[in-house]
Amino acid sequence: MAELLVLEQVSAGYGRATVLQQVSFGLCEGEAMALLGRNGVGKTTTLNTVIGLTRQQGGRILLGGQDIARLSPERRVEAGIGWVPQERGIFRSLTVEENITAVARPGRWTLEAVYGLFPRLEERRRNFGNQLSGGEQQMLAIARALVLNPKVLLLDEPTEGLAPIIVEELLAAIRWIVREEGMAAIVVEQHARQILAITDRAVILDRGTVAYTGASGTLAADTAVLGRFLGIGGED
Ligand SMILES: Nc1ncnc2c1ncn2[C@@H]1O[C@H](COP(=O)(O)OP(=O)(O)OP(=O)(O)O)[C@@H](O)[C@H]1O
Repeated sequence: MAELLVLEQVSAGYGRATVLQQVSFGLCEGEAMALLGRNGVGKTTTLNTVIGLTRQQGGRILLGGQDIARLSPERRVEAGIGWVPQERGIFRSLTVEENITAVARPGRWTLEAVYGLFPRLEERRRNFGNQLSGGEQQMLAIARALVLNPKVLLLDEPTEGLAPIIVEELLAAIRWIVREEGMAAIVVEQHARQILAITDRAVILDRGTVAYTGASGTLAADTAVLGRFLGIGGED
């Protein structure tokens, strides 16, 4: 399958500080990748670098073969990168439906399709962004990224801080998006085992560098690597 997004020896950080050092990985069309690692190793910085919110200090980022280093974040979204930031980035003074229709572009993911994925959003369609629970806000943030009909979806800790039942609901939706709909995606997630079960490949970062790349199924069975880089044991 064709490589959709490629990071080649990417170094990046904030101001003079370098966080990522020569990070390389590739994502094919229809492929879902888990981006894992302990706190502070650079997972968010990696997604922020792909969308263009850090200072890229070296290397190349190719989307469909084109180097996107000089594009603004807005242009990268136009070029096909759907980004769901950790802080969700929804408009709090717009209704659910307005939040979605304000950014929608033609394609498979329509208002109806995201309501099909998240029926709760349809129930809440006239509520304002600031009236939603954390889980509903996260659903809305994902819906907004989907209706842009991106080529690749970047999800930054979509289940962070949410109740277990909502975590299950969101992971089921992500599973549907990547498995049934074949959306290429990079998912940063603390629930390592659950995300490994629904992704094809995994990359583990350690102190700003790629420490491990492999099939998600292989990593899920590798308790030594899981313990060493993620601090989780066999039962986690
Ligand atoms: N805006 C910023 N300015 C300066 N340094 C930052 C900024 N954001 C993050 N960092 C630093 O970059 C490093 C990597 O942070 P990052 O948020 O990418 O890690 P992470 O793996 O996503 O961790 P977490 O799971 O805690 O979100 C940390 O040392 C952090 O302090």
